[in-house]
Amino acid sequence: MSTVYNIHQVFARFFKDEHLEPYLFELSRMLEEGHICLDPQSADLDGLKEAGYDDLPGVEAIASSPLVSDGRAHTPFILLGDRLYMQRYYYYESLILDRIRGFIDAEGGKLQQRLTDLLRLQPDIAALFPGSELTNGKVEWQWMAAITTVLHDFSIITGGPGTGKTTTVAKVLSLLLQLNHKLRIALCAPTGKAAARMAESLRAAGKNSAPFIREAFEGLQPATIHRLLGTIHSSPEFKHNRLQPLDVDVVIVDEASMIDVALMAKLMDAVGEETKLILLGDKDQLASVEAGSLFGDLCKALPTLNGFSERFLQEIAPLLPAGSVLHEASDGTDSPHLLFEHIVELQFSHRFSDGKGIGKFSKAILNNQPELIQEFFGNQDDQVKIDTKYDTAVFDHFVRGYKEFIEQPDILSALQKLNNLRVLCAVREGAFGVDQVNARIERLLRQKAGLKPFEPFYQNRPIMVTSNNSQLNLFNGDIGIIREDEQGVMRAWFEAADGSLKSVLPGFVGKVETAFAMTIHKSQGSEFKDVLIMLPQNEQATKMMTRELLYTAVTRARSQVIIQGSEAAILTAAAVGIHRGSGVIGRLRANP
Ligand SMILES: Nc1ncnc2c1ncn2[C@@H]1O[C@H](COP(=O)(O)OP(=O)(O)OP(=O)(O)O)[C@@H](O)[C@H]1O
Repeated sequence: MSTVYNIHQVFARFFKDEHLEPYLFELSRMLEEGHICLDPQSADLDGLKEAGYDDLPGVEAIASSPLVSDGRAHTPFILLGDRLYMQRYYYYESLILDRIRGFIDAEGGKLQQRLTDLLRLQPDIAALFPGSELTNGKVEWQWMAAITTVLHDFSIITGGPGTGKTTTVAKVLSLLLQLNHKLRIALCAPTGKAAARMAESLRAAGKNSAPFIREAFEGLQPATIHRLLGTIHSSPEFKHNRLQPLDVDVVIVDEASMIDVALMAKLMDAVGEETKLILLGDKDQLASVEAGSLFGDLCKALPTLNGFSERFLQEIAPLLPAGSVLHEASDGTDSPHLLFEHIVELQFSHRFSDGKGIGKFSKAILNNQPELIQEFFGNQDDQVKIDTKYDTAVFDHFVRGYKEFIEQPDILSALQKLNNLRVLCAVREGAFGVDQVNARIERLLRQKAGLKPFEPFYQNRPIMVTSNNSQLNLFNGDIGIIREDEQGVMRAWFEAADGSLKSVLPGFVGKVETAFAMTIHKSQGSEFKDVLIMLPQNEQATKMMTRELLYTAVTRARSQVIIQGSEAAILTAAAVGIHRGSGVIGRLRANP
């Protein structure tokens, strides 16, 4: 039996309930894989046998254990229908669902007033969404997303890369600012980079707005979720919570698919009753590294996205610019589902074409369309290149692109150039894992760009922070470079959220990794002009590839993506979707 199995066994045995023990073993294993609960009926019998649990007691053994309740008693485990939870995860999931219900229940009494307010802004809405745009069928969902988000206290806007999530939020904020010039806005994301990127796009979007809107956008202070909530030294809790909610009018959360269930619960707990919460993300991307796939689950919970009731459509019709109509929103579906009319999916990418390149390839992966994916194997596409031979010349040519940042004397420009390209690895170990690929790049750049990687913090080492350090305002996922300052002291340099440069002595940064190559998981929330994706060659590792992993990697690129990997690995990945056990979908359906 492996050590990993032992950890789960130690956990399972701790509770001294021999009937429950195999289920606790399985639950612990599932949590490690990112599920937040276990369906006892689908326990992995082979895995249990391997761990020495030959006889699995009937599932009734779970309900009859004094360690288990239905959530009304304070027990370490909760059995809800056919899902077994550790109490902590049941609590997080329940808190999230309660908070969403709280937001949506409270909206009811405010809708009429908000509609009246919006009617006053009809000319502004028309200016934000010129009628011609509304009639071409491409902006309709952006308009719907903006209007529903202004009307509601809880909203989700989902969409693939370049579908206009940030553009839409800029319009939402413009409208909210017209209604309240003193609107207090909190802008956050799981990583500092993602938060800064959104603030940057918002500032750009606000450039041609009225001065008070432009000023509000310029004054935005993006933060990681941890920083926004206020970390407490050596504690998993935050300064802001239900008793001390965030003192703002609207909280915008970008890259919400990266948020695990625990952090999402703490975030929602800290958003007060008078505050609006807007979650943005791509429901098709990889789920959080930690447990749960909450954002995806909330989007999947609604049987059909972008459905609106006839009543709602009639209410908002006067807000449409004269002469324009909504094409697709008017199928008039109605549903008692809690999230109905609260999630809008933006469907048209303004960055990628559906008919070629990254747009077509990423959609073919998402929809698992082997015949469309195979069209790219001929390498006729300008944006997507597939190198099944792992050609060293292709790798070397891509890596030589890093010379640009190494040779750039200005540190801020060097940081920006570094973010033009990135090698992304599907796995950590092996010849195509991130550690060995980073070492290979270092060797190559030693020859080609004079890199001297002989000590931990060498000149021009790109680093990625892998822990949070709120005192230094450095967070997991932040990318920096090591360079000497004018006094010859080696420092780690980062681009601050406001676009300025900040530096720290490397020893203070905390845990870091070399970032010429990074894992696809760690690349979430970032974008690069060019991306080289390295898929593992061995069969075992290939089996770990999933649709979400490949889709996330491909959509990190703005201009070009090269994949070094076999056709089989690409097709296998597209065929396998991730499923993470959670009760979100079932609980929302059972209790609309
Ligand atoms: N309705 C529109 N008409 C024209 N251009 C648009 C429209 N909506 C968005 N764009 C443009 O498309 C690009 C991507 O938009 P935006 O950044 O808002 O998308 P996003 O969904 O937030 O992207 P990401 O996934 O990268 O965060 C921007 O250049 C933006 O100006």
